[in-house]
Amino acid sequence: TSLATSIGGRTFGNCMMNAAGIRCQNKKDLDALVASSAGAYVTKSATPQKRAGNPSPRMHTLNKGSINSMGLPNNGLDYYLDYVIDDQHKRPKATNFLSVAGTSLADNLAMLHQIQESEFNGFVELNLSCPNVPGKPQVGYDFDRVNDVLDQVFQFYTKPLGVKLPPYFDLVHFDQIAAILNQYPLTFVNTINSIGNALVVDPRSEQVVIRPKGGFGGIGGASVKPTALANVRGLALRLKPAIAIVGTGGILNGVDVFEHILCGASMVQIGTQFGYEGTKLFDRLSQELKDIMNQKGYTNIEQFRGKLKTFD
Ligand SMILES: O=C(O)c1[nH]c(=O)[nH]c(=O)c1Cl
Repeated sequence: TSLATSIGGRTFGNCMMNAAGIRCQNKKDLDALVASSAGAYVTKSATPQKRAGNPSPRMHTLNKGSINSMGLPNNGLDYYLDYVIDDQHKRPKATNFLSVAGTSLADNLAMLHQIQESEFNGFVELNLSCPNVPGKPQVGYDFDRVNDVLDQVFQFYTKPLGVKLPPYFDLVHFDQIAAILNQYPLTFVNTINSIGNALVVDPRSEQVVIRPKGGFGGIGGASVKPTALANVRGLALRLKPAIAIVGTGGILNGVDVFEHILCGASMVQIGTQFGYEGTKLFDRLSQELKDIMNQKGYTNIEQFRGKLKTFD
């Protein structure tokens, strides 16, 4: 039973990896991912310079979930570019993901120029969906801006690139974003990011649970799976086959991985649950997914990827 997958002509031995932002901010975290059974890693979304992020408490654990308003704390692009290039020298056959999240178009273009000129040959994940930078809207909810960003990026960027999108909640929005994305030579689309600007209240203390933005933050974990599956499926049905889908959101167990793949995902990313369980999560999920595949008679994921049935 193989859990291998391929995206943009690159093969991954395992179709599971971390989601950007979780246990991937520093070398120690990334080394642990390299040593794990994950098929790849993605680095914490980078800004041009190191950022402290929002004041704490900025992340809170929920029953099988999380709310966060980290505010893009990261060590700056140079730190992550150095890490992935060093790793590339050590493991030239591996493909990994470098996430970038500029807080302006100029920052995104500057970072992508630097990456284009560098010897990095992995995948860039352009994060258009951080919900937690005060005063900054999520680019992914402004379709004209998405079009403008991609138009400018693909004037010069020739290496494999994907975008990380926020969840959409309207089928017409799936139509609209897919119509834009299909115009560009994207390698993948990663859906979903956290469900932005939710609010969690502690009835005992009668207070919100995180400090930034009066308690508003992005939700992850089990409760977002139906929205995540809808976005994976909605985009899989609309995007040209050359654009692979990375499915993120609500994965706690092997069955959740199976469902994401059934909806069309070629790779899945785990955030909240990976945060709680650490890298042994990938061993557990791999075993659980293999058990499901064996029960159903599948030997590889292509046999069921995107094959979700409807009633008609
Ligand atoms: O607050 C964050 O750092 C953050 N938090 C999220 O839930 N998604 C993101 O893309 C980012 Cl960049």
